[in-house]
Amino acid sequence: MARRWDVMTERKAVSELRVGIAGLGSIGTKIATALDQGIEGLTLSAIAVRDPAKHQALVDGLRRSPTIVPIDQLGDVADIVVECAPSQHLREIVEPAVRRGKSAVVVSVGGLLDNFDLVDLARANGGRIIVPTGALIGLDAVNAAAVGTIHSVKMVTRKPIDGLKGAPFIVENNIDIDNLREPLKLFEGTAREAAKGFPANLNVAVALSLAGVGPDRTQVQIWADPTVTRNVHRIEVEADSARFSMSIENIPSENPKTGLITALSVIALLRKQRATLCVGT
Ligand SMILES: NC(=O)C1=CN([C@@H]2O[C@H](COP(=O)(O)OP(=O)(O)OC[C@H]3O[C@@H](n4cnc5c(N)ncnc54)[C@H](O)[C@@H]3O)[C@@H](O)[C@H]2O)C=CC1
Ligand SMILES: O=C([O-])CC(=O)C(=O)O
Repeated sequence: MARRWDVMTERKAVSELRVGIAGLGSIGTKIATALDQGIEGLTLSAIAVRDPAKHQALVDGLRRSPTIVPIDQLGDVADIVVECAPSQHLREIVEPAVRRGKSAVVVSVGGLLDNFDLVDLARANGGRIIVPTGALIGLDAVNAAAVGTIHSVKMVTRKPIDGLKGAPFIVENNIDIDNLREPLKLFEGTAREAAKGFPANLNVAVALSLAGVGPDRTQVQIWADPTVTRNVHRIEVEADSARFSMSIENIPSENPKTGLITALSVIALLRKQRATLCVGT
């Protein structure tokens, strides 16, 4: 008969969830490190990177080396695939995973709007698409309010100039933000429009919309603000159960468009997958 310790070890090995990460940039690197340091019930099994040589030092520093696989094969070797690459790769990463009934954690949330059939594909195959709160705040409350009736959702984003440079809306409209001395309102519209004009800057607006009243009813303002050093997002929700407003001031990561808290949000989400005590919606 197996000793108690053997049984426990065996059970742990059987139930461990394998995690694959697509993209080792500012978000993916931190998630890989956290998984390697230990998250209850989860193992980093695979990564997909554009340039393996660039990430060799990181991989060598991990206690357990993950397999390096092509981006569209993560779903073959992982139970949970974490997408943290540029949004144009979202489909290549998520489709094969959910087709195999796996879970995909998506941070390039804006990219989901043009690929929403992936949700149907996941449903048909027993897969899941999971959107973390990411760089935002309060999606637990928005989820709860959406069980009742939400009347309106508004969001105002203020970012330093470096957090907005290169956004298609700015380039296409030939807006000079480099020489701003005071805040400039760049955009006012729906979350769907914001995601098109600012695909690498406004994932949070889309996450908010999916938690609440959808991308066409979520109102967004975007300001380029030379007076701030953080990515600031404020949301206001009016619902039949509550009225709330919240704001978050994100410290930019090494990628100025991305708040440091984004990776931590994904790590917190991964911790919940097998945690015995889960707090928050
Ligand atoms: N949901 C949220 O709250 C937030 C989402 N984001 C989004 O998360 C995504 C990742 O952001 P960051 O990590 O800051 O970006 P990053 O630019 O630092 O990292 C992206 C990584 O993907 C890699 N990559 C590119 N093509 C690849 C390929 N074909 N195969 C494998 N890897 C590839 C790049 O080499 C890079 O290392 C972006 O789409 C960003 O807009 C960013 C901030 C907040
Ligand atoms: O990090 C942030 O503050 C938000 C962000 O870039 C995004 O939504 O893509």
